[in-house]
Amino acid sequence: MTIAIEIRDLRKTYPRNWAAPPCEALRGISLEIGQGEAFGFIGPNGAGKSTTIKLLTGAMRPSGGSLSLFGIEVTSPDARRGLGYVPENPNLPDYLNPLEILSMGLALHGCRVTNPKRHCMNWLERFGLDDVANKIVRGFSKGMAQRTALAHAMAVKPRLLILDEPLSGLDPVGRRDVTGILAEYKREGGTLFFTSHVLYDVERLADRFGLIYQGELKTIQSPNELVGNDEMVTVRSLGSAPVAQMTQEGNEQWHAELSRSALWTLLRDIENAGHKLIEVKPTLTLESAFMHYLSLDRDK
Ligand SMILES: Nc1ncnc2c1ncn2[C@@H]1O[C@H](COP(=O)(O)OP(=O)(O)OP(=O)(O)O)[C@@H](O)[C@H]1O
Repeated sequence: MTIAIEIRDLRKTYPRNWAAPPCEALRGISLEIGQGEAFGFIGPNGAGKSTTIKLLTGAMRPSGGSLSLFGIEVTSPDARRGLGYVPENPNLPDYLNPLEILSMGLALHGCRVTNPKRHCMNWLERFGLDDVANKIVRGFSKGMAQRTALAHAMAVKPRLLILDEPLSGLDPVGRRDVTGILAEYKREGGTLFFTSHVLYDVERLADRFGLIYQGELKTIQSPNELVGNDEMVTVRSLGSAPVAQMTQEGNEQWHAELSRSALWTLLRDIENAGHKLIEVKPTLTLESAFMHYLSLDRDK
């Protein structure tokens, strides 16, 4: 198997003011991610997720350890060839429009396509940006900027996608659309590394999740291993009549999160209301998986 990302004993220390000790953001992380794998890097605020991504993309130098992409040290520009990267708050050149931004990406990555304008427009359409393709991005909402940055990353036909909180700032429809595009990218053999606070939308995207806490990689688990520990379930149904405990998601779509013990009552209410049941599945939340893991860790 080709190794897409290799991280060895990665350390990063940020200096603080003279009175405070330096901040140890990463305390020796080691990790290997294979080509074609989707890896979710999850953890609470300040755990070290963004720091890891900045080091992986060569935006910052580590204090210790090593990182390589497809066998090449990230310090070499060759390592970043074919890398699609979207930071948490993309800083787009706000005097350009989305079409220009995507075209510039193609040129910078040396990405050859038969009809560059058509190619870029296709990606803008997929991200719901075709109407604003020629509008400068100054004044775009956070969600629109995020979608532009994602379209830019996808348009260069990346062999590796590194995304910092890819769904933050998106509305529910945007999250669903982007999750679908990323799932397709993965199905077609792309390699994906993303961070997230919230697993709800991305739980099915990752083959493995790494839990990072206070700069240490605490565990790596598959979604099934994480879900197996969860006591909450998510229910979705389709219907017109309201059902107690359920909230409306879209046109006639309903959704509830509840404990397993309350599930049967809700299923009866759904049946009585004449709804069609779409889905019942364990709810995977970062909090529950994370708290469960930490409680096991403390008991060792
Ligand atoms: N430029 C910096 N200077 C000093 N300390 C920093 C800097 N960037 C991050 N840190 C510190 O490093 C630690 C890890 O931060 P990082 O942003 O990597 O966490 P994160 O997991 O991405 O958090 P979030 O989910 O809030 O984005 C935190 O304690 C943070 O305060």
